[in-house]
Amino acid sequence: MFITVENLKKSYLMGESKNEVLKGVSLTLEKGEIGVILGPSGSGKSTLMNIIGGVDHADSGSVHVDGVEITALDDDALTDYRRNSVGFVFQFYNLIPNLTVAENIEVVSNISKSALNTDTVLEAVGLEEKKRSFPKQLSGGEQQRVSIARAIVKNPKLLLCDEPTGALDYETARGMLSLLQKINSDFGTTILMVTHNTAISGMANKVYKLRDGEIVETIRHDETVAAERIEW
Ligand SMILES: Nc1ncnc2c1ncn2[C@@H]1O[C@H](COP(=O)(O)OP(=O)(O)OP(=O)(O)O)[C@@H](O)[C@H]1O
Repeated sequence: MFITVENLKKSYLMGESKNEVLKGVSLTLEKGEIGVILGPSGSGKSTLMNIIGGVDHADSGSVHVDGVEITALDDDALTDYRRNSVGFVFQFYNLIPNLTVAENIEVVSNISKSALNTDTVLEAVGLEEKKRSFPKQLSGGEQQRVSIARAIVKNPKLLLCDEPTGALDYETARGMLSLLQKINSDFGTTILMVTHNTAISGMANKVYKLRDGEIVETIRHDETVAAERIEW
């Protein structure tokens, strides 16, 4: 199993009271698969992704990724894991405004061990022509594609996407999902995606429904739908 999450718990202190955000979450995902975490706002999706991505710490339980127990790593090993093994795509692109498209990507590839070539990833996301442009000269969809290029240039084993279509219009969002599907098949990257859009679940091998900090249902799809055919 590529990802194994076992009985993960996380609370935040809210003044005197404890807000239990994850109440014992368990899930598994095979290598090269696409998993989608579906859930309403506040159900704990981002918290779960942040712990799997080594950005946040759990209170208890464990996360294994490709045989490594992420929840047992010290800070140096976690930094190494974030740098070399995980790519992050967020709803807000977080591009650096005064760097070109190519430079935004190289900021990441320069610190990664097994980075891909900038032109290879620009071609994969269809932005070869824009490599010398600055973020503000790009559309929202193009900016999101740069953020995907930046996430995959480190050749991550795992791509974590938090509402990757959230800020995009319908057609652009579908293009983005096709691109993620292409990356999954071209590079064999395992993808875990968070969304509240139930239509997206058709493209996933596995769907986890998160409600109020608990997985209430896991659905496996033997056949997945091409992103271009998804409608919402
Ligand atoms: N750093 C934090 N400190 C305190 N509370 C937090 C923190 N991060 C998240 N929370 C709380 O945890 C709960 C779950 O948040 P989370 O962001 O994981 O939900 P989500 O399902 O991703 O929501 P959304 O779809 O709105 O992004 C919320 O009630 C939120 O206020």
